[in-house]
Amino acid sequence: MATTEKTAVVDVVVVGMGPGGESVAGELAAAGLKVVGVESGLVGGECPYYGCVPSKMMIRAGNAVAEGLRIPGLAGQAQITADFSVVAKRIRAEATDDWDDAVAAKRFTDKGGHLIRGTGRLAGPREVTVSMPDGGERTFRARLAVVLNPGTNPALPSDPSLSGTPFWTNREAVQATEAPASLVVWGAGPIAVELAQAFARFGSKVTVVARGPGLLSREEPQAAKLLAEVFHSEGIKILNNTNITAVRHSAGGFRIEATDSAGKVKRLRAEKFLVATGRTMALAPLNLSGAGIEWDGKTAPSVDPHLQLAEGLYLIGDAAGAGAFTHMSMYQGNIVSGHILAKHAKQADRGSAESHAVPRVTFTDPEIGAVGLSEKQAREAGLSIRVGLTEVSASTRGWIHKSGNQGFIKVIEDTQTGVLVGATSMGPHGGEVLSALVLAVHARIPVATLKTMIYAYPTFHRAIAQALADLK
Ligand SMILES: Cc1cc2nc3c(=O)[nH]c(=O)nc-3n(C[C@H](O)[C@H](O)[C@H](O)COP(=O)(O)OP(=O)(O)OC[C@H]3O[C@@H](n4cnc5c(N)ncnc54)[C@H](O)[C@@H]3O)c2cc1C
Ligand SMILES: NC(=O)c1ccc[n+]([C@@H]2O[C@H](COP(=O)([O-])OP(=O)(O)OC[C@H]3O[C@@H](n4cnc5c(N)ncnc54)[C@H](O)[C@@H]3O)[C@@H](O)[C@H]2O)c1
Repeated sequence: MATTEKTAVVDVVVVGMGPGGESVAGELAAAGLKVVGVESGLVGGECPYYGCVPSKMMIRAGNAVAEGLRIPGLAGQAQITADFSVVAKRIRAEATDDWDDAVAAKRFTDKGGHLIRGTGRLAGPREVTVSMPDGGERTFRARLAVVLNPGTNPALPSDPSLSGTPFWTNREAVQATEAPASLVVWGAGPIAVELAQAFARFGSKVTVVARGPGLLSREEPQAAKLLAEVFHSEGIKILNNTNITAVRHSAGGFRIEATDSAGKVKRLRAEKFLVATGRTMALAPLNLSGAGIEWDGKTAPSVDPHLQLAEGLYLIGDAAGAGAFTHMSMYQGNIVSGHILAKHAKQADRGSAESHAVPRVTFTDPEIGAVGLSEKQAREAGLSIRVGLTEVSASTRGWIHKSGNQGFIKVIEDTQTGVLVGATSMGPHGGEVLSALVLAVHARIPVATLKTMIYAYPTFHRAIAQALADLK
């Protein structure tokens, strides 16, 4: 029977239990507030079940295969029989509990939180109505705050029609039990390149179809060019300036028509077809207008430095538009918890959201770590800049590393302030090397000070000193 009850009054309602929402809801419940967490899917959100964690398990496994193939020339001979079923099992057993969130749900309820399964929508700035799976509805009025953390869903191009075909998004790709013999990947963003390389390392014949002139359009052009070279060397085909114009599926698999900007048509066949053409913010079902918030239906609605859409109504995570990364969702969640506890429990505020040093790592091999502005963004922002670049392979550690040593470090200095405003670290462990650069950009450490630092020999991060010496 459908459950419909009169309005319940609580302290805080969190709608969407992604990484940030789960952490806000858990912290506030543990602090003794009466917190309702509303979740329509899995507690924890995209990252642990369909995103970061399973994809990085696939990448870790694929990288182990690639490292094994680098043994000749370094350490003798190796025979490798890559078997995707090992990582597929690991994703089920260790990462996702076979896509069951019982452990995550218990983690929240053990802190005293109340979990309501269903889809939430705003009935007012502090009122949330939940449509429950049994068809019933419940409404909660929050005395202190409502926190929205709805995340995103895969964006599917409407043309050509994909309907009736068993295409993959990231959600199906991470549930694969074997690597397909052949795979067409539509899109050239982080999801596309990470999964393309992971499957290729398990023997899939992969073709990446990029709408633009290359891979990873948001990264430095040097990163996109080098990754394309690595993909070519690993047998991954890339079709640039190309769109997909027809998709058919039959017992023989996918038949895909790809048309380049000159109108030349290529016919591709593939066992599987992964659509990775971006994300749409899951804001529509939230009925923002129910709380008097205007939304254009496309871009992230604006929030104040404490992530508030209106007094006591917060928006965090991918849908807040400051970077679609788990660390951003959690960073914002921490600011929101701090703000709520400062206002209502006399705790110290944790400051407001800063956006000048947002880091990101694309976990291809070589890894691409980046922070702050790219050279293009800095020039477009009208900054007067100097740029320094050094090749990882030319550093002592890169030379010692030999196979798999491709990469570079690029730094961008604002000459007015003498601090770095952006940097990229591509190479072996590029995401780890990035940490020093994130600190420099975040803390606005003068380049003159960075140049006096002692960089351990022979590390990959020592190449940062070379990049700084190259600033011109
Ligand atoms: C393949 C892939 C790989 C990725 N790899 C990385 C990575 O390596 N590093 C990284 O930092 N980021 C990565 N990301 C991005 C990362 O997954 C997201 O940034 C992260 O999940 C944070 O999203 P979020 O907090 O906005 O919410 P989400 O994780 O999207 O969770 C939102 C939750 O809200 C629920 N929900 C939505 N609307 C409602 C509603 N109205 N009522 C109730 N519940 C609702 C959803 O069911 C969902 O559980 C990856 C993403 C993908 C797809
Ligand atoms: N390692 C990481 O941190 C990581 C990994 C994966 C995803 N993510 C996050 O998830 C977000 C989404 O990733 P993504 O790869 O889907 O998005 P994206 O927006 O970065 O890339 C989308 C790609 O699809 C193409 N595209 C978009 N619309 C198209 C259309 N109509 N026709 C043809 N091509 C089209 C774009 O040109 C682009 O190459 C990322 O921006 C990132 O924030 C992070």
